[in-house]
Amino acid sequence: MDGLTGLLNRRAFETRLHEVWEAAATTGGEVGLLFIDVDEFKAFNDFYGHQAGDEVLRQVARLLDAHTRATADIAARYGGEEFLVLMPGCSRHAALERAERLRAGIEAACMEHAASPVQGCVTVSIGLATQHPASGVDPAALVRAADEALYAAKAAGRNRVMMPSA
Ligand SMILES: Nc1nc2c(ncn2[C@@H]2O[C@H](COP(=O)(O)OP(=O)(O)OP(=O)(O)O)[C@@H](O)[C@H]2O)c(=O)[nH]1
Repeated sequence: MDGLTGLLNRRAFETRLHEVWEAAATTGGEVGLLFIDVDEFKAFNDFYGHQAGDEVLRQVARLLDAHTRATADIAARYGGEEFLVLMPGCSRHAALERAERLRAGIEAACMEHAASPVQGCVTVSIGLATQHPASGVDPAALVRAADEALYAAKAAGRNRVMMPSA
């Protein structure tokens, strides 16, 4: 477990990812992954201090938890200000809807971030990818694809969800 947020840590997440992957490879299901990164978090820490930054990470974790509790989703802190949500049995369309709800929910919580050039509240950028494990692709490819989509979301201006084109 991650000590700051109470979410799964990276190592526990990798274990769950492999379990989900093997199950989906058997059933033929699709697996979605959200790679989530707090926007302009260095500026937040510089402006409000590291402890206030820790509180933002806890609050983001609570919102992730609230958005995933009712489903089979698995939320984790990947490290620093990066979070992951694994969504077993989730189509591309459904994953996109959930990612957008999550992004909007964090924006609506409006944790003050006066130093953010995005807007006055804490926001997140989200990279989304989905794969069919039965196609033989490696789970690391899913993480890579979501990470690349996250990079694109940052480059496009932050506070948005991006996914690789079909
Ligand atoms: N308070 C706090 N800060 C952390 C923690 N882990 C990482 N950080 C900070 O997170 C910040 C991440 O900064 P960057 O990677 O530059 O990203 P960013 O400022 O969010 O900018 P973009 O991601 O490009 O929007 C750094 O200042 C780290 O010190 C933590 O556990 N607590």
